[in-house]
Order: sequence, then C-alpha cells, then structure tokens
Amino acid sequence: MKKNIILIGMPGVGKSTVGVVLAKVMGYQFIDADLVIQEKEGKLLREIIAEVGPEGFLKVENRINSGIEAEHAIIATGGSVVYGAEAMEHLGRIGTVVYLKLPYRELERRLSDIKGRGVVLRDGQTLHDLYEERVPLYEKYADVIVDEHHLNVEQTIEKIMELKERFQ
Ligand SMILES: Nc1ncnc2c1ncn2[C@@H]1O[C@H](COP(=O)(O)OP(=O)(O)OP(=O)(O)O)[C@@H](O)[C@H]1O
Ligand SMILES: O=C(O)C1=C[C@@H](O)[C@@H](O)[C@H](O)C1
Ligand SMILES: [Mg+2]
Repeated sequence: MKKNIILIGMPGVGKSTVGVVLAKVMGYQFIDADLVIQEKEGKLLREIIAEVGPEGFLKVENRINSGIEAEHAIIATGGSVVYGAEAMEHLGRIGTVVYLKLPYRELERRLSDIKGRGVVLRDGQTLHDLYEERVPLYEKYADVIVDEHHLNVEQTIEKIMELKERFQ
C-alpha cells in the first residue's frame, strides 16, 4: 500500500490549504514541497527564480522533490512539479497522486496576485496558456482526480477521504 498522498494541481487550487487540514484530519504528517525547497536552498522561491531563472528553478524543484522521503504524509507540491519527470516518478512511487482540479475561470478568480506567488511563467505566456499546457500533465500523473469546483475546503477534504479507500 502506498502510504503518502501527493497533491498536484495549478497554483492557487489549494494544495497547501487543503493539505494541511487533511493531514490533521487523517493524523498524517504534512509536507509542503515549496517549503522544503526554501529550507534546503536557504532562499525564498522567488529569490531562486530570480537567480537561476524559471528553467533553473524547475531543475532545483525536480531534484528536491526527487529526494523527499516520507511515510504517512500529505505532500503538497508546487504547481510546476509536473515538469520534473524524475520527481513525478519518485512521488508516484511513494504515494497516491491526487490532482486537485478547478475550471480555468475559477482559478483566474483565485489568483489575483499571480506574480507575488512566483509562478513559473515564460516570457509572453499567459495564465491561460499555462493552464492549457499543464492540464494534460496533471492528468497524466494523477492516480485520482478531485474536481473541487463549488466545494469549500472541508467538502474537498471529505471528497478526498471518500476516494481514499478506493485508491489506496
Ligand atoms: N475550496 C477551496 N479549497 C482550497 N482553497 C480555497 C478554496 N476556496 C478558496 N481557497 C483559497 O484559495 C487559495 C489556495 O491557495 P494555496 O496556497 O493553498 O494553493 P496551492 O495549490 O498550494 O498553490 P501553489 O502551487 O502556489 O503552492 C487560498 O487563498 C485559499 O484560502
Ligand atoms: O505553479 C508554479 O509555477 C509554481 C508554484 C509554486 O507553488 C512554486 O512551486 C513556484 O513558485 C512555481
Ligand atoms: Mg502550495
């Protein structure tokens, strides 16, 4: 049985918000991969992106996520983790990958301050372009897809818990 639950999805979909509460409800440890990167690199995500650029950041993210070891943990990943093939292979081995899905319009409403979040956007790329590019990757790596449209944090957690029996 895979013992961890890995949350993937677009920035702002609620991987961190849902993850920490889910961990509490299930009695699991909570790991936020973004915070692991910051701690291991000794820098903020946006400082890393400023120093090594978006492509450099993806390499750092891929390397650090590939080394996460945990048991009975909810792991909230960064939205760009799906660009790292090694990281996704590793995470898929140690846990069940849950894609938290939102329609584009809903996500756009949530992300009023996308720059402040340090999202990995290439020059000229819009949030919509990013959404279109990433959705196939999230779907590819997902063991389970949870559509959280019209659900609040508690309802999303309930849905993940319901599905848990089936996917573990
Ligand atoms: N139903 C919901 N589930 C989760 N978050 C919600 C919900 N409704 C509103 N929110 C809000 O959306 C935001 C989700 O942000 P959060 O940082 O958890 O996303 P994330 O997926 O971890 O993003 P990132 O990839 O940037 O780390 C929070 O401000 C949260 O309060
Ligand atoms: O979706 C993204 O491009 C990102 C999301 C954040 O969680 C961070 O991992 C980083 O700022 C990149
Ligand atoms: Mg997060």
